[in-house]
Amino acid sequence: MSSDKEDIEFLKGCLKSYPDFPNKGILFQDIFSLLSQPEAFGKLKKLLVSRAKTVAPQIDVVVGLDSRGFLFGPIIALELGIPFLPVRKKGKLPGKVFTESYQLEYGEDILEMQDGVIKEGQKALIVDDLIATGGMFIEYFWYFVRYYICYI
Ligand SMILES: O=P(O)(O)OC[C@H]1O[C@H](OP(=O)(O)OP(=O)(O)O)[C@H](O)[C@@H]1O
Ligand SMILES: Nc1ncnc2[nH]cnc12
Repeated sequence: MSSDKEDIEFLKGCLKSYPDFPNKGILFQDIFSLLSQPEAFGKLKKLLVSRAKTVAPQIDVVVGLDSRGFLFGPIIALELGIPFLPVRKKGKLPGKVFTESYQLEYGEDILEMQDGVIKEGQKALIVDDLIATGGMFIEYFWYFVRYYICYI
């Protein structure tokens, strides 16, 4: 059986990079090249779930960021037996929502989360596929600190 370190190296090798996509100067890391290989996806799932389990006692919900966070967040939430909650791009969620604008590597956007889906004091594991500038993650980190005081 392979070690976690070996699996991580294997997974890195499955990621395909595309220079200058979608804009000049961006090195685009295509996670779908990894998901298209069942052996790689299986190893990734095992690693993500085992890491999430190490913090499981501290978290109440898994929050996934639109859209690639939706590929991994629900898998983790299901394995931990806790709710999965989406943060979506503007205009996609029904009902009352909280709104937060953010910068990313090649643009800016607005994210929303439904009001009341997280209770004050609950702790969230925030899941996405990758951090580039950190813009997406940082906005939501502060969002949680401000409104819910629930970060790990
Ligand atoms: O660290 P950052 O600079 O914030 O960049 C990373 C974010 O950008 C990508 O999402 P994108 O908004 O391109 O949308 P997608 O997941 O729908 O492709 C990626 O999935 C991360 O969420
Ligand atoms: N370099 C990058 N590769 C893939 N997705 C991204 N989203 C933002 N920056 C990215």
